[in-house]
Amino acid sequence: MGAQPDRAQGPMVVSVGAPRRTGSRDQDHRDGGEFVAGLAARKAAARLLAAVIDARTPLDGLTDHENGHPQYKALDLRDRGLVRAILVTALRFRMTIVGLLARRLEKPLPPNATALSHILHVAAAQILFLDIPDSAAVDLAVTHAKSDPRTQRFSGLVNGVLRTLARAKETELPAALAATDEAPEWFSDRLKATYGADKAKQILAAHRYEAPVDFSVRADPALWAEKLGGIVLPTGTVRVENLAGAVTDLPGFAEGAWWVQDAAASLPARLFGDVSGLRVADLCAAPGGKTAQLILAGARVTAVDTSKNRLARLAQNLDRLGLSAEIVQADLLKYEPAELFDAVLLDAPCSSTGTVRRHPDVPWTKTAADVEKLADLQRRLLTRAVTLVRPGGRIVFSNCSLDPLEGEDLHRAFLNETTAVDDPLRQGEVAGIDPFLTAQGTLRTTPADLDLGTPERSGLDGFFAARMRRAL
Ligand SMILES: C[S@@+](CC[C@H](N)C(=O)[O-])C[C@H]1O[C@@H](n2cnc3c(N)ncnc32)[C@H](O)[C@@H]1O
Repeated sequence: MGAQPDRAQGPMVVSVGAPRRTGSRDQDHRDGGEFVAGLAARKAAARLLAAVIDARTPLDGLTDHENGHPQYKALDLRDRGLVRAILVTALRFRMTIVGLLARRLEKPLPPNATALSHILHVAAAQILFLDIPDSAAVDLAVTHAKSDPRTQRFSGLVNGVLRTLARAKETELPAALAATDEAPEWFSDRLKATYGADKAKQILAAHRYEAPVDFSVRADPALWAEKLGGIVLPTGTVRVENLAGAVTDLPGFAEGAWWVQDAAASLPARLFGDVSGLRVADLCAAPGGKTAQLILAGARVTAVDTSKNRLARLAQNLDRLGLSAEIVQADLLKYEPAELFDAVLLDAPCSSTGTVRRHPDVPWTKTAADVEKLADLQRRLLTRAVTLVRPGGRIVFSNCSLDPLEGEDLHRAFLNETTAVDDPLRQGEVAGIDPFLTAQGTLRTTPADLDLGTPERSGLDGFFAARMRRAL
């Protein structure tokens, strides 16, 4: 069984269900003529970890059921769930695992021993944090190492390192967790420079917990909080901690009573004020959470996005909710609507550093240079967005980055170089947002905000939003 670190230092053991005892299915890897149950899942986990760490490939794409990595798609649903649990854990606690493995290695692994490193990390995540017998995790890692010419000669080392890790975890894990904030240097440096050491520490501590699941409801949050076993947040979002099972099986899914949307993500679409009867463009719309909010608020919405696949998801989501919008596949930089809109929302593509609780791969797949590149793209998209709204019309710019280069700094610089004028948010204007308003009248949330008593229940995605008007 996995160790149970102190609640103050890390999350509880993650249960992924008992491993299968026998393996008789095609995807279980044939090793020396025998099927080895669970080996294909561990191999896929190590392969995907290589893609994330060595090639900076986002985990969501790799684990997409339709377009994901072939080694992942070859697994059944249960093993896919196991692989995701291993990877999310291995990434969330990457530096703790690095520290505990390093203690057992006489000298650091050479930089080119990446295959070996990924096998060790996949096994360590299981041993330290998942509800999987240590012996299974160790045996599968050793079998895996033996089966790969790059790691064959290290199978003894894999065995020795992982067995001592399993024996020492109860005593060593709490100190190892306390010794790191889990973040790569570029990320913790930027957080400290932006928020100061204390708040940066709180944000990084929040990243050690999987986010609760938030639901935006069409109506009657109190009723849905009761049905879903959650609470109603001051913003009107229904929050469910420890959701068991798939959201598609929950009451209200089939009839389109709600959609999954982080409480922070639900704020930008509410910053326009009354939109009933207005023509509003959601300019980076897919998968459509904010489009749905705008339609329900009474707007006639045009949902624009460049991605065909993501727009298909938007269409499906709106369909389930019984809502309709004009859907346009276009690159915003080239989009030419027939008429100007009354208001536009630009929820721009960004570094997603505000979503690390859900996407612990982000700090490992993004770099400071990516943040700069994305900030530049957002500035160009925003310049374009302003031209699509009628004079006097509102523009809301938002993204899920924690970095001021994509938020506060971009907004300030933009106001100096455009025909848009600032339209600051005021206290008391929108229910539930006052705690997140800055002195400049912009909105800023972080995973360290919204303290609801326990880390598992608290927090918000990191979001920035600003409101402007096109000059008359
Ligand atoms: C942060 S996501 C939007 C999330 C969405 N607003 C919601 O609430 O569900 C950013 C979106 O921008 C789209 N995008 C990126 N570049 C674009 C461009 N040049 N033109 C239009 N859409 C673009 C991406 O395909 C992606 O769907």
